[in-house]
Amino acid sequence: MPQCNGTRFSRSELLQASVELRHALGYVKSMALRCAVKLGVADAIHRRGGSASLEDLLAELSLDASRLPCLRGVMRALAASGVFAEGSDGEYRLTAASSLLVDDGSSRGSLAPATLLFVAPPFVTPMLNLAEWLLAGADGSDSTATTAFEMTHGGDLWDVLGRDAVLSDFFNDALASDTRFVMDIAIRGSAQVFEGIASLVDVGGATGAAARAVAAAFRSIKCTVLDLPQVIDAVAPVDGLVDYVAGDMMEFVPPADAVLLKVISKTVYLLLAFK
Ligand SMILES: C[S@@+](CC[C@H](N)C(=O)[O-])C[C@H]1O[C@@H](n2cnc3c(N)ncnc32)[C@H](O)[C@@H]1O
Repeated sequence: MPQCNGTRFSRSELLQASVELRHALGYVKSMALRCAVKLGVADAIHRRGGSASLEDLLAELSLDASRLPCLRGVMRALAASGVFAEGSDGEYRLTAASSLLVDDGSSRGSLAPATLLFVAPPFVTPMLNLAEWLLAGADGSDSTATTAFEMTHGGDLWDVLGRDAVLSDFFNDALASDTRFVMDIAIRGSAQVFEGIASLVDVGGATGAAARAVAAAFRSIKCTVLDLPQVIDAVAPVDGLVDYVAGDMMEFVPPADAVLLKVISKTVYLLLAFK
């Protein structure tokens, strides 16, 4: 029986374990998803009335017939992960997941922009550089970058967004699409969460889209958005629906009955942009 550091593993255990290492291919799923969202596959299936063959998709998406085998691979990868459903008739249908990618003009909108953000090259590339960043300094190379994101882009997320207006619009559109979706669910589906609250602060609220949705739905709740001064200066609308406060959440959070933290994930920030 093979042995490692005194632990014995059976051959069947090792065979099963080798399957775990196929996680190295995990990016195929996310890149297939990126491809389908960029092509607008969910919208194409929606336009065809809810189901489409590969030939239908080629026509809807104006793709060359020679691309059919690759499109089949993309759709099968996504059907295997539940993004689309593949019928025995060879037709692909929407699942709950891909229904969220359809832009049917409703107020909830599509989650396509938010989905594309997570797989956008400026955010994927630092992940490819994680090992190099961890090694930086130890091997004599530059060790001043505080994150892999900074090593890749020469600045943190906010620096990069500040100097790239196209990326900044893409980033803001993505977060706005996420906010539309989440707040629609939160306000229509869980309105009781807001009962008894007289004030709410949206910490790291950027444009305040989430706080504005709460303020519009519950006029009795006084909503405040806290974000960094450069963000508040650039984005704060002056219509009075919510208050905007410029500051650092690590130093001060305006007092309120409830705190809303949306897409403020330390783990992601640690990996991408922050110390
Ligand atoms: C990923 S965005 C999320 C924005 C918004 N909550 C949303 O979901 O659309 C994170 C926000 O946190 C803000 N932020 C980062 N560090 C902060 C700090 N120390 N104090 C206040 N805001 C901060 C950023 O400026 C940015 O607007």
